[in-house]
Amino acid sequence: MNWDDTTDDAAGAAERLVGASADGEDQAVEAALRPKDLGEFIGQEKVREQLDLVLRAARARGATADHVLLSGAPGLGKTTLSMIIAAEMGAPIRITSGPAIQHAGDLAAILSSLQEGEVLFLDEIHRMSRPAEEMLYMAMEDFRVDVIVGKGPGATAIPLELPPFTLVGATTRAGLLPPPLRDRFGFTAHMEFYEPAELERVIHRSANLLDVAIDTEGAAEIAGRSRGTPRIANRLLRRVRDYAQVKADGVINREIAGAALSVYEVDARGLDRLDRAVLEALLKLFGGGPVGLSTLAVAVGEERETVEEVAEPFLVREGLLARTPRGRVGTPAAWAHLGLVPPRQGAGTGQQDLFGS
Ligand SMILES: Nc1ncnc2c1ncn2[C@@H]1O[C@H](COP(=O)(O)OP(=O)(O)OP(=O)(O)O)[C@@H](O)[C@H]1O
Ligand SMILES: [Mg+2]
Repeated sequence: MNWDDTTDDAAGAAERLVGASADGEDQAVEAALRPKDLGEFIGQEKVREQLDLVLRAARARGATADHVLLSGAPGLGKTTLSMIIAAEMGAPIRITSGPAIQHAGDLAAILSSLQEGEVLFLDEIHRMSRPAEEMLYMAMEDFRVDVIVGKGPGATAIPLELPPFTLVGATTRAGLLPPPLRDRFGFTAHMEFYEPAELERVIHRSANLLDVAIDTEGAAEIAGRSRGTPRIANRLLRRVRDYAQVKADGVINREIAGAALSVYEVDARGLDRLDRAVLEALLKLFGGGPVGLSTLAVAVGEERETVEEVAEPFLVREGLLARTPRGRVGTPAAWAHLGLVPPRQGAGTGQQDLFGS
């Protein structure tokens, strides 16, 4: 991986071994690794329990399930859950995405061809066009759309009845959804990052499906580096499997997993080279900050956006870096993670103001 090629943040994020978005290889294997029903879906206890109730109740009434909004970071299982919802309801699923719907007419065509009870999965629902969004309001609430025929003064709206369907919307940015859209979902599931123990279960399950031998400690080692994200866990598992096949007898244990992931420069906490470069610059060159984002970006030879959007969110989430009004600051945990000793207090770094004694 060459970081010089990844100045575009989206591309950079997609190509990273610890990036949360799906790359080509992920897409190819994910279908095989997706849990098929709620019982197989690991973790997210609250969401599972609530969704189970919603679906059971709808089934008992012989009705179509209420519209469901799935919100959460990439790779946490939104697409997987949408397919599970359809499977649990015994309904077919139609898959599309916000960016694929350019015009309201595109949406009208999809809606009018739905069967009764069908699940319509609308991925990246926050990226839908305005007119399509407004058409969706009416479709969700009244199962009706107005199809506009003709142009100008002669244009007429022809109302079209739709069969009841379940809309499953997915978004990584729930905050960007207009309230009228959010309010039309009967149930919103907020997906959280996974605990290491849950990721271990994901890894054991995937290893089983991929016919890979792995022991408990090997799975724990990979889980700890997976950034709370099943997609990353599955991807790291595949890389470790390669290593185990080439360098060992194919069985993954703690030692093999650790060695493999250090070849790929994914450290014990799941930081990759870029993450560590940012932290190292912050601590070693700027004494832990505060330092401005642009200065930090120049110091690591990256674009501002790459540092801000690709590296920082995870560092902030891990409590290694703080964004303050005066700039970026390395936390005590960051010093500890890199095995460095923070400068003495009062050395002019301003850290004592932020972290107290
Ligand atoms: N709870 C889970 N149990 C087991 N595997 C899971 C779970 N959640 C996700 N996965 C696995 O992680 C991978 C990514 O999941 P999925 O595609 O559903 O994520 P997503 O939230 O839709 O991501 P994106 O925002 O990029 O669309 C899939 O291969 C899936 O098998
Ligand atoms: Mg998805």
